[in-house]
Amino acid sequence: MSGAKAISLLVDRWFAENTYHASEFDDLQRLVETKEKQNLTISLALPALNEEETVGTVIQTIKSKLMDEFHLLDEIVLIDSTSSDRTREIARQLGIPVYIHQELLREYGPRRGKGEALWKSLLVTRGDIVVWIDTDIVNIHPRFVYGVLGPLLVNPRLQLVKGFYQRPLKSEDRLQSAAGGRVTELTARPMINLFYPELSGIIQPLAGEYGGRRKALEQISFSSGYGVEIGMIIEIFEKFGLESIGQVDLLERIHHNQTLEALSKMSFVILQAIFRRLERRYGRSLLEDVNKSMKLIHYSEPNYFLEVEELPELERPPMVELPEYRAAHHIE
Ligand SMILES: O=c1ccn([C@@H]2O[C@H](COP(=O)(O)OP(=O)(O)O)[C@@H](O)[C@H]2O)c(=O)[nH]1
Ligand SMILES: O=C(O)[C@@H](COP(=O)(O)O)O[C@H]1O[C@H](CO)[C@@H](O)[C@H](O)[C@H]1O
Repeated sequence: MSGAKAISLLVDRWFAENTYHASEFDDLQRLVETKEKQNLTISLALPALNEEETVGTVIQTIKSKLMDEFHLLDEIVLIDSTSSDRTREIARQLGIPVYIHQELLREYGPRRGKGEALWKSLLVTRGDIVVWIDTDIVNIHPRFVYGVLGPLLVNPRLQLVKGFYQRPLKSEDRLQSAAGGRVTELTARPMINLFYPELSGIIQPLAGEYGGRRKALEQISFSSGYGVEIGMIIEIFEKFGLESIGQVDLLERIHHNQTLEALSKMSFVILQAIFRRLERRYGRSLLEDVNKSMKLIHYSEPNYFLEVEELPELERPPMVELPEYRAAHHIE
């Protein structure tokens, strides 16, 4: 059998055995009992940058069901990226601890980006399992959290569980079904199929709704921007194997769609995050001398004009290597 055929069969088997559905875990009392039997604690960290429109409903929906009514979550924290709107105020009013990631671990230098928020959320949370969900979800429902937790609670082999869903795209005021996930389909999945075909069964590699075991998450490096998701699945795969990754159907997710230009920039940094991991695999530099700025092309009738933006995708070391983290988490 050819190598490609063997990988294809491996992926088919992985897909059949490691794909779950949120409805398998909607008996919340049973899920709490499964958690308690294993003596596990669970943290939910919410990354946010200017999400005043949605963050309140996200917190209320999840907190009332999964913390107040059922004791599934031990803590919920908001990790803010220096929002300039009312995001932090709303979270505080709802009784959620709020951190600004640029103010944490200042000695390492503040950076921008979602990956920074997730990396630093490991420092300030305590749970054995850490779950992240985006705070721009418009159709929020507790399944976005319990769906991700379910497989981790029933299957000790899993280190990381990614959500997946149908993704409509909103244009003007119309929802176009299954047209969303533009970076996923045009950058992430083609690159995965090229370089990491073992991961090609992951339906939404960039999904912002996922969770993992702290013991695994603290051992991997984190890309600082939107490369964080792709970098994480590659590193978990390389460190713990394909069998350590699961995925769960969360039905449909509607979020605020960014502009094509913003997604072009997202693709640019995601590609860097992938090349960074390929550098390690092949043991040679691929990124050192290449251009990490992007020419953005604008049109203002009747003229085109160019703007340049520096977009290097930086990386942080595994959290467990930081003395501050080891001290805060009592690691010898
Ligand atoms: O520097 C950043 C950029 C984004 N986000 C959050 O990351 C999630 C996903 O990002 P975004 O909404 O920009 O991407 P989209 O979902 O629109 O593609 C959202 O909860 C953002 O508030 C963040 O915490 N810090
Ligand atoms: O997958 C994608 O192409 C982008 C953009 O999605 P859309 O084309 O706006 O549906 O969404 C990814 O990035 C977002 C920001 O981190 C996440 O919120 C999405 O879950 C992720 O899929």
